[in-house]
Amino acid sequence: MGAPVNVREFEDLARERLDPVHYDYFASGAQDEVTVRANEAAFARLALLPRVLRGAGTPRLGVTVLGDEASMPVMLAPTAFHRLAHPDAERATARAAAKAGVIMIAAMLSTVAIEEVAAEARKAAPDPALWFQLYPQPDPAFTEAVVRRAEAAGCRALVVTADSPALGRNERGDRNGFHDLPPGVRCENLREPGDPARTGHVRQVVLSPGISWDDLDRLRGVTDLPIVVKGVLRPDDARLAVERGADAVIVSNHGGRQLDTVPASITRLAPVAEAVAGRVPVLLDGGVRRGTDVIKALALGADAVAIGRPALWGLAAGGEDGVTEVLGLLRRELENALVLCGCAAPQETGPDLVQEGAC
Ligand SMILES: Cc1cc2nc3c(=O)[nH]c(=O)nc-3n(C[C@H](O)[C@H](O)[C@H](O)COP(=O)(O)O)c2cc1C
Ligand SMILES: CCCCC(=O)C(=O)O
Repeated sequence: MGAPVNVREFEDLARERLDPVHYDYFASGAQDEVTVRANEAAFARLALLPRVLRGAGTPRLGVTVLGDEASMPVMLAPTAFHRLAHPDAERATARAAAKAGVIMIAAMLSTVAIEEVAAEARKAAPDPALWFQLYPQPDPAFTEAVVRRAEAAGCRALVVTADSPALGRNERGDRNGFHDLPPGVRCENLREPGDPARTGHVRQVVLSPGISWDDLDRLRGVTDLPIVVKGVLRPDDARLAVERGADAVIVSNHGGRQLDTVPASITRLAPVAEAVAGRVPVLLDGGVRRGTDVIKALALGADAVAIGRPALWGLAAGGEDGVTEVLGLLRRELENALVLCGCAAPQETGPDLVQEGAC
């Protein structure tokens, strides 16, 4: 195969290169994977209604989210275990994101310590925008220690994953017997505090059924970083998040990996954006594979989108260069979609650009 010309072809290349068990881990979702398919299919069901003769010129793609300037409204969603995709792991992803000027949400379940992820990002750009995703742990002291590490590493927002009071039922993983990381691959952010030599124990992550809005209040007491609530699908929860002091929300169903048969995330964006009413930024992830998907999300109220699997396909296909290429593809596609819609910038999109159900 020649060089991939779109994200789907990057997935094909990644599938060829990856251990099939690890490919399944990245690609799969919960149970029947209804929501995994729905996330992409729902974008295809939205038609674009371009404006003509607007003289908009070459679009500018830059956005500012929570004070971080990004070169485009596409960021990297947090995804676990990059070492399974490529030996350079999160180091490569971080360099590619920083070089591209996009915001990376580093996962708590990273196979490279957050300090090193940040150091690699800084090698690629002087002031990289790095956020940190957190699964609050039942042990508040340990949670606080992880937050302190993220702060000290220079992370500029804390993304709390709210859709995971338990792990979704992943049948591909069960079939493959994929329950442990291979020898030598560890969640480096889960080491016991006070283990600077990194020789000691690594904790198991706990996805706690007790997680509640109180955890958000507790985090607010622990850090001054902006707090982003990830995994919101309902307007009532979005309103609560804002009332509880969230600084942004991410409309997300975890890429269809948690509760199967929840709606495609793009179908929940407009109701959530309406409830938030501009009080905080609204982000979206799930099924974004094309520049046209990005513009649809912007039009329906997102300040930016995040990609999960596409970056993993790039990483698996070509390490740092692969992630760079995936980001470049999406950038070119978004620029093309904006100019063809008659928009000079992401901020010029609105719901009039999108028509439901006609293609
Ligand atoms: C392999 C994989 C691992 C993930 N790990 C995490 C994680 O550790 N924390 C988290 O909040 N979300 C995680 N997610 C969900 C992503 O942040 C994001 O919501 C989802 O991938 C977006 O959908 P997309 O893959 O269709 O772009 C993961 C997703 C994938 C595919
Ligand atoms: C305990 C592993 C959770 C990682 C994750 O969030 C995912 O694979 O979707």
